[in-house]
Amino acid sequence: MDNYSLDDIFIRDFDRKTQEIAVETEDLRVFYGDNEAIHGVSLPFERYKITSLIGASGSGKSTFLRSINRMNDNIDGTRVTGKIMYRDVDINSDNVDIYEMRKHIGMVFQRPNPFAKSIYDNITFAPKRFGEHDKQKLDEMVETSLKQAALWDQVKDDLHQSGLSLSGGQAQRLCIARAIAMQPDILLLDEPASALDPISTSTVEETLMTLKDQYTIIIVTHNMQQAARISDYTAFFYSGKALEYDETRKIFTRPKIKATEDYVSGHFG
Ligand SMILES: Nc1ncnc2c1ncn2[C@@H]1O[C@H](COP(=O)(O)OP(=O)(O)OP(=O)(O)O)[C@@H](O)[C@H]1O
Repeated sequence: MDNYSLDDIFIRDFDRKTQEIAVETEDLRVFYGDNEAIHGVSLPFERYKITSLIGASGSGKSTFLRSINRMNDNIDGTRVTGKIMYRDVDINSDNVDIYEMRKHIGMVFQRPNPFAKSIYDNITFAPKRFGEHDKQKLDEMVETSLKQAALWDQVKDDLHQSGLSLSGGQAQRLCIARAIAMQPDILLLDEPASALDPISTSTVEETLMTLKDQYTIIIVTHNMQQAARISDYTAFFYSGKALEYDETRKIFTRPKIKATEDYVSGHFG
């Protein structure tokens, strides 16, 4: 099973003539010291669609996801080669302003991590750091992003309560609201519902389905039902490679590679 070469990747079979691509990786490789964890992954991410990254533990999903907005730069000894094309710019190059780039490509982590600040301040934190101090604009930003994250109705009467006082599902939607306050193009989510109960999971999923009207979403998930429910495209990761990529319904009904079929049907991983 380890013998797949890059030529085995079925991306080349994929008809992308009509696609508008929001971000795309080309031969992306990630090294932790001497260990190559991602082996030349080339994947397109279509605008206003949800793409799931699935695969067994250790297959490289999170490493790949974190590379897209260069979160791996924060880890000592990590090296990333290859291209990440965003609006005709390779954002993996040295001259890119990483903080500016992350305004366009935001991230939500596995565990809800609101700041120990009010709901209002959680959302306005980054916009203020980027120089927005107009109270009316900040108020509008808070309302819009909380509405988009489907949290507004529950918190609008007390925006000054602590972000830490929210339930897990609410806190994760606050983190989504915080990520979209900067109006990014692309939202990266690393197992955003894995720490949540089924009801909170379903509200987060509904939120993501609504958000794709305005954002391109890339999500790592271990939950096959979740990938099948919410995503338009799915990439199956195996040993640091994107072994198969296609429309989600094809990955789940007619995968081209046996390893994909085994994984989605629960035979390994
Ligand atoms: N900070 C790190 N330092 C060194 N090696 C790492 C680091 N993070 C991940 N790795 C290694 O990179 C490989 C891919 O790990 P990664 O966490 O990306 O996989 P994953 O598919 O997201 O797994 P999981 O589903 O368990 O989160 C693994 O071999 C892992 O041990």
